[in-house]
Amino acid sequence: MSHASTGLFISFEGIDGAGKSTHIDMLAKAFDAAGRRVVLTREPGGTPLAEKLRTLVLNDAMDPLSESLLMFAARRDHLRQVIEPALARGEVVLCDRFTDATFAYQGHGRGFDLAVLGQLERWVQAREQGGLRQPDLTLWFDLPAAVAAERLAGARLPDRFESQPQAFFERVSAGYAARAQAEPARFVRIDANQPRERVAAIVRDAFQRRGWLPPA
Ligand SMILES: Nc1ncnc2c1ncn2[C@@H]1O[C@H](COP(=O)(O)OP(=O)(O)O)[C@@H](O)[C@H]1O
Ligand SMILES: Cc1cn([C@H]2C[C@H](O)[C@@H](COP(=O)(O)OP(=O)(O)O)O2)c(=O)[nH]c1=O
Repeated sequence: MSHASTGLFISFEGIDGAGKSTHIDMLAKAFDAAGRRVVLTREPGGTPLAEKLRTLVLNDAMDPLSESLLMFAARRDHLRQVIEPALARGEVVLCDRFTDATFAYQGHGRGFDLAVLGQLERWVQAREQGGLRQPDLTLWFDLPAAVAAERLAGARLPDRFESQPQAFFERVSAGYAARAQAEPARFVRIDANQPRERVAAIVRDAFQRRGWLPPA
């Protein structure tokens, strides 16, 4: 099936250090080579307002409700300014994190009320034509928290989430597992505890088998 004229919304999830950034860049090049226009973006962020909110939420201490509201405020702006217009133009949107991250980090990691997050999701992602905007596909890079911590050690300065203890990331991983179990058709779980080239091949295959990238 060809999706050349249909927008594609792909999100990338996993605990910090799981390898998302590494493979988003690879995929962007693959879509570009296939003649698709690609929008590379991230959450929280992706618009001038949402990037300001990102700076606040990643650096200032706050309670989990404030944190969740800021994540969804940033998401609302990002959807309206960037994601929906790009999808309407038939482009490929590659988004480093989306709502599953809020359920995993604020919900499971910080212990915030999942029902409230569900309500925010329904408000923020409601589409004019009805239904909810969700990614067409979510790649979940699953990596044990201890391995992610090893990879990140020395790689970059930790932000407010990256400096959390391992137990926090174990809860975040359980949160991703729960989201994946609830929506198996949207999720692809990738065993990220393998060499880069192996992970890259699995990622590419997920797109080729859907006809979204040409065979190698
Ligand atoms: N398969 C892999 N094996 C070993 N190290 C990796 C692998 N994939 C990525 N890395 C390294 O691990 C670190 C975290 O990767 P990154 O892509 O930044 O993760 P994320 O974007 O999910 O936080 C980087 O230093 C990266 O080079
Ligand atoms: C989108 C999102 C991110 N986060 C957190 C996860 C990350 O620790 C942090 C920033 O994500 P990310 O962009 O992956 O950071 P980096 O580029 O440094 O890898 O924000 C939430 O807690 N909730 C959310 O809804």
